[in-house]
Amino acid sequence: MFRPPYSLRCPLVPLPHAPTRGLVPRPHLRFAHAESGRPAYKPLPTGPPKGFNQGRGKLVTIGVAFGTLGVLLTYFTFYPNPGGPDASTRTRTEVTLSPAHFIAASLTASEESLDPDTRLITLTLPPGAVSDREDPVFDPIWCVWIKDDDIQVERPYTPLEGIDARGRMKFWIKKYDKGEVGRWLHGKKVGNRIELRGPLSTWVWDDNKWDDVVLISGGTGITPFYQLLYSKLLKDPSSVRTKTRFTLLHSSRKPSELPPPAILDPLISESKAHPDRLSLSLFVDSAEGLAHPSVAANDLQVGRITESAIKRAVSSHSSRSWWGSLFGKADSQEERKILFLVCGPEPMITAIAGSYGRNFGQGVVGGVLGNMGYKNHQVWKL
Ligand SMILES: Cc1cc2nc3c(=O)[nH]c(=O)nc-3n(C[C@H](O)[C@H](O)[C@H](O)COP(=O)(O)OP(=O)(O)OC[C@H]3O[C@@H](n4cnc5c(N)ncnc54)[C@H](O)[C@@H]3O)c2cc1C
Repeated sequence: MFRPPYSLRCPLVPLPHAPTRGLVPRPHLRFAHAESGRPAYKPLPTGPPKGFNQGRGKLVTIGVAFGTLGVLLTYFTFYPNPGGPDASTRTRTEVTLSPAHFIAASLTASEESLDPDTRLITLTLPPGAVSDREDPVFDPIWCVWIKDDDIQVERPYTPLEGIDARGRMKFWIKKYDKGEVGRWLHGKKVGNRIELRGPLSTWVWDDNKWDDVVLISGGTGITPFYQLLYSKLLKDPSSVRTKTRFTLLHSSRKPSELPPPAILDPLISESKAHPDRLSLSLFVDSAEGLAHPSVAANDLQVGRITESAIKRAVSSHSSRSWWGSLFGKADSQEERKILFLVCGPEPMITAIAGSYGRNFGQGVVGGVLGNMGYKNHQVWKL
């Protein structure tokens, strides 16, 4: 069956937990990307299809040309705009930030991290690009799609602190050896022009829906959770409106690969100042290598995020017992609503929450959370 190129596949589907937003474009790429292995989506084809026989001469070439023309005509007849622009959509001269067109931002900072594969990158929007930063479209969690205009592909990235009054957005971005956009962004210099569009919703937060939210991340998978925690707890600590208690369990391979101090320091301070609002546990696969400037070695847990680690974290922070949710048993906290959000490399997501379903669906809850008895309405894989 003919399918449009992947950069054009962005179906309009309702986001779960987004009843008030109606239909919003849902990124067809998942966050889960390959820290160890392939990404969760099909990469761009890199050469002619298998079996393409150039030796058959002009007839084949003419046939292919007519075939392609037919396919393109069919495509543009039946899929005029499947959910937003493709990466080759021209950047408008207008400057308003919008999901529907790219605008040019300027790269204003690119800072090294201890981990040479990640950088903190700041992009600054032109004046007037956002008329109202309080608009609900900037409620967490949202992302922008950044276009690599050398090869016309786009990928979603998460502004850590949203957009500030001067139009700045800060990102923590990882590059992969054979990855496209991350590597391209790492190569950009201060003053370079970067095209982006947005905001697009990653997850819709509701201040009054959950009593306990457990965020489980690996690597740069912490970025959407940081945006949520920044918006709800860190930005304005004197007027925290949500009653939700957060637990963040974050894992990196080694201390030097943990998020940089710009991300970790505010989280550590908040968890110390308000342990009733945020509980933080940091995990590393191995404690070897360079130490992290923000975390003492004895504050790190060595090993994966396991069932006992989740039970420990949840029971120390939440008054709802894990066995209550496992057996649906009445305990005094039976009505407490708990949600797990999981974001990181796909093998980690599978181990914690089970694999994704077909066609970018959530699949059933498996892994550690499945063993603990949590159900689909309590677990979301970003
Ligand atoms: C909503 C959302 C928000 C996100 N926010 C962030 C963020 O804030 N920071 C961040 O760093 N990331 C974020 N991501 C992930 C980001 O969008 C990209 O997926 C990631 O940067 C990789 O893109 P890339 O173009 O660099 O690599 P890609 O080109 O997509 O490649 C990724 C990996 O696949 C491998 N690969 C590529 N081609 C092949 C092939 N033919 N065969 C086998 N393997 C191959 C590469 O080696 C690499 O390891 C987010 C994702 C989502 C969905």
